[in-house]
This record gives sequence, C-alpha cells and structure tokens, in this order.
Amino acid sequence: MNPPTRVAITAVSGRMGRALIQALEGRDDLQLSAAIGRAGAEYLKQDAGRLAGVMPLGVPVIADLRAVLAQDKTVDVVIEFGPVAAALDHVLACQQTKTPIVIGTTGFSSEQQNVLKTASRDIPLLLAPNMSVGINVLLAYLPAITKALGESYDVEIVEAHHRHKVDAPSGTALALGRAVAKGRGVDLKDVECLDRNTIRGPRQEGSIGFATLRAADVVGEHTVWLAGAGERLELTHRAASRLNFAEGALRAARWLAAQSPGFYDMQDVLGLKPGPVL
Ligand SMILES: NC(=O)C1=CN([C@@H]2O[C@H](COP(=O)(O)OP(=O)(O)OC[C@H]3O[C@@H](n4cnc5c(N)ncnc54)[C@H](OP(=O)(O)O)[C@@H]3O)[C@@H](O)[C@H]2O)C=CC1
Ligand SMILES: O=C(O)C1=N[C@H](C(=O)O)C[C@H](O)C1
Repeated sequence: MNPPTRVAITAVSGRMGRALIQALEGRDDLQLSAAIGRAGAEYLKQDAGRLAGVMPLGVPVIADLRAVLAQDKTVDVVIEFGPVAAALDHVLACQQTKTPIVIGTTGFSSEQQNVLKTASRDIPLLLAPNMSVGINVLLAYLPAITKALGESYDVEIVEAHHRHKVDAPSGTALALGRAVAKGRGVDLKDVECLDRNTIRGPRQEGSIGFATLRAADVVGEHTVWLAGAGERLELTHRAASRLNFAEGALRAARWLAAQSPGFYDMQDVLGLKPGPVL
C-alpha cells in the first residue's frame, strides 16, 4: 500500500477547518501532520481532533505554518480555508519550501490571484471556490449549455449562504458567471452586473446578473437562471453539509501531492477537462 499523504490543515478552528478534520476520520490514505490556527488564539496547543469534536489525533494546534514547513519533509501538502490575508501568507511559505497547496478560500482580488498564479510556477497550487462534484460538473457543462441556448437568454445567478459569510457574491457564483461568459466568448468583467441599486434603466442586453442572500445557517446554494422568451431553465446546486466540500478538498490534496508545479482547479482533479466542445 502507498504511504499516507501527510497534510497540514490551516484555519482549523473555522467551519471548514473542523469539517476537514472530521472528514479525515477513518482514512488511512491521508494523515494529519500539522494543524494551524490563528496566533494568540485560546485554542492553541489543544488537540486538533478534540477541537473538531472527533477522537484526539495527537496533533496540537500551533500558529506557525512556516516553522512546520521548515522542518525536514513532514508535510506533503497544505490545505487552506483561512481568510485571504492568512492564505496569501501561507502560499508564500509553501512557495519558499516547495510545498503543494490546495486553496478553498474565496474573495481574492485579481491582483491577489496573480500572486497565486506566480507561486504556481514553483509549486503545484490548486484554487477552487467550490470543492463539490456537483458544482464542478455544472461548471464544466455551463459554457456549452449557455452557447446552445444562444445570446437571447438572460442569465442571472442567485446565491444563498449563512449569515457569517464575508465575501459576496460567493466565489462559486463568480466562477459560474465566468463559465457563462466563456460560453458567450466574452470576459465576465465586461458583462457582470453586481448591483442594480446604483443604476437606472432596463436590463443591459448580454449582461450576467448576480443576487446575494445571507441568512442563518444556509451552507451554500447556487442557482443559474437562463431565461428566454416564454421559458426558463434553472440549474440549482444545494450543499447539505460542509463535509461534501471537505471530502473534495481531501481528494484534491491527495491528487495535488503527486503533481508537478502548475495552477490547477477541481476540474483537473475530477478529470472534467477539456469539457464539452463549444
Ligand atoms: N472551496 C470550497 O469548497 C469552500 C470554500 N469556503 C471558503 O473558505 C473560507 C473559510 O470559510 P469558513 O470555514 O466558513 O470560515 P470561518 O470564519 O469559519 O473560518 C476561518 C478561520 O480562519 C481562522 N484564522 C484567521 N486568521 C488566521 C491565521 N492567520 N492563521 C490561521 N487561521 C486563521 C479563524 O480563526 P479564529 O477562530 O481564531 O478567529 C477562523 O476560524 C471562506 O473564504 C469560504 O468562502 C467555504 C466552504 C467551501
Ligand atoms: O463561505 C462559504 O460557506 C462558502 N463559500 C464558497 C463560495 O464562496 O463559493 C463555497 C460554498 O458555497 C460555501
């Protein structure tokens, strides 16, 4: 049997951090080798398993990813679901130590995404705003669906998340928008409509609209509306729990640890590229 892939998980105290530790339980192909939390947090030194509400794992939460990666090869891949600033710092630490990194964090600016792309010249780096199989299949087919329906169909993307989410629209909604734009041969930045409150007038032809809901404990829901004269196609994905995302991230980590430096996404992991012919 192949040795387990040794993973370091950052932001372990977060909703996704805890889900990742829970999803590791019972797996012999992956092993937690480091658990990283926020400097100064009260949970530092606690066992990562206990923090996530599962069996103790013998891995205390520490604050310094750099120190762990500086040690001789104890981590095969880092999984990052922390805030943007922490994620960027962790990417630089990975770049310096040639460690692959899976990133689920959303809300990077274009400039920040360029930092990630630059790092991926030196290390395998995977960025995916949504690690679920369902969303990634939708992302793969959406360009072809949009193209088949034609320019006259209005596209609106509606997303709903829990009340704690900080970025809007969600990373997934923006990725769905880019997939629609790809099907139309345009750049999303040129056609996106993120806010209808500040403009007056009818819907701009060819625009892609976004609407955001934030409420209670909604895990994550996305609907793409494709509305033509007299009909409407609605493509909806609903995440029932974060374990789905966590399992996708673990699958990605195992895959990425065996790749050469490059910029990857979840569709690479799932073998969904190049996708249907446009
Ligand atoms: N790609 C995907 O499939 C998915 C992506 N996401 C994305 O993942 C991200 C996290 O979401 P979620 O887990 O809900 O967020 P949370 O707010 O629950 O978790 C973020 C955690 O990061 C911790 N943190 C803050 N600073 C640091 C630091 N410097 N080092 C280490 N940890 C730090 C915080 O710790 P503390 O508790 O101490 O404040 C907090 O617990 C978001 O960007 C979200 O959009 C979410 C779900 C799925
Ligand atoms: O913050 C979340 O919770 C989620 N964020 C991701 C996003 O921004 O698309 C993915 C998922 O929907 C949950």
